[in-house]
Amino acid sequence: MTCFPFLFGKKVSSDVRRDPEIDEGLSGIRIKVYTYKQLKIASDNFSPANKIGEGGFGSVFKGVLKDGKVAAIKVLSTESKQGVKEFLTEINVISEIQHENLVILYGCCVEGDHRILVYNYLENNSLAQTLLAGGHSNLYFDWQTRCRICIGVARGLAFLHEEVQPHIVHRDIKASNILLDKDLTPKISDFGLAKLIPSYMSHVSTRVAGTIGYLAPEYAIRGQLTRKADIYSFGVLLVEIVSGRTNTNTRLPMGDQYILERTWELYERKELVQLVDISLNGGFNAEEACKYLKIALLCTQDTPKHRPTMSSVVKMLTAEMDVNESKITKPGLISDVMDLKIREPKKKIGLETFPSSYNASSSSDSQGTTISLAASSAATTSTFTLKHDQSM
Ligand SMILES: Nc1ncnc2c1ncn2[C@@H]1O[C@H](COP(=O)(O)OP(=O)(O)OP(=O)(O)O)[C@@H](O)[C@H]1O
Repeated sequence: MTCFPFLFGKKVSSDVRRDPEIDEGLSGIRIKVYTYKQLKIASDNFSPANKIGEGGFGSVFKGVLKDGKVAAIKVLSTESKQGVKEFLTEINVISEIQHENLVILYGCCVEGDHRILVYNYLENNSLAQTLLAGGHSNLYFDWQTRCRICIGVARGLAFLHEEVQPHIVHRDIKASNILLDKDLTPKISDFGLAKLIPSYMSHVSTRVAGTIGYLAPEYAIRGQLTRKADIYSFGVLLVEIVSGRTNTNTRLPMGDQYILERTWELYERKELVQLVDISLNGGFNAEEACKYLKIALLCTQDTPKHRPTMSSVVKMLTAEMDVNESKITKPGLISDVMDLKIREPKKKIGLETFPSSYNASSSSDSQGTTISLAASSAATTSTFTLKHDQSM
């Protein structure tokens, strides 16, 4: 007898183990649900040859789906199948968020312990692997392209912050999360992803030393996560795009290692133009480049409420709004905190040892936030662990 097993209207293969919790969750899912077998076929058994990346959330494989679409298959590294409902609820939310500057989620797979997200594949990798790869890419980013990328990312983030209801704080804006399609249109990836990870698993995103350099001080130290933390990270990214270098480079002389410190120093000396990528060979609009760097300084102000909203940032980048220079003061520098770590390499630093402006107050703990900063001798080897309340 031929058997056609159906799961709440969705056809699934007969070798799928049924799980009532998963079945219930899938009943309300509004995007395509792939079977593990389908994704295994698409990625040629998750072959190393198809592996295109590894992130804090798991491994990413390139694959060709049955309908011919090329996909990026992100296998989440969560071992637990607890929280299936929350997982699927979030997926429903993410799947409905669509914008030209956001990566599209095609579907997911929730089977046994497998949690997999299927995205559209972006041909030109991430900004981290191209513009900031130190010459290891054939792509050339002229000034106009950089402006387009900055504006695109700003629009995508403004959409998440101000148009999606309830608004979404990305939490991890950085060059490796800005993917580029064949025309170099930027697409923000990983939005909403932090919420998919069970709260007991902290997302330690430290493979790249530079990651720490994107963190707003109030988020890094007190776990205060608001849209303003994303805006800080965007500011750092903006400097990276204009300068063509990563935010942290411990191989450079001390004063040059942290790009934001350098930006502030050059701003004070009225020499911001020095920061612009020399590989542009002068092919850029100096006034516009300096304006972009000033916007970056506004975005990275130490006091979150002094940072502009993303819609204002879009307007400033597109010259619909002037940059109010009188509002630019010294940016919040995480490197100030890291200097402390360097001085005390072996000791675990208690929050009370941070500079007074970063002191942890009891209210930060009321958000269910745990911060543990383990020190090492240099930024490249520092471990930085954040455990935040997932409900924000
Ligand atoms: N949709 C996609 N299209 C093409 N490549 C992708 C796609 N999604 C991810 N990648 C590749 O996989 C890599 C790993 O992605 P992932 O988002 O898991 O980690 P990450 O952003 O590099 O780091 P982290 O997890 O610390 O944020 C990316 O840098 C990119 O090269």
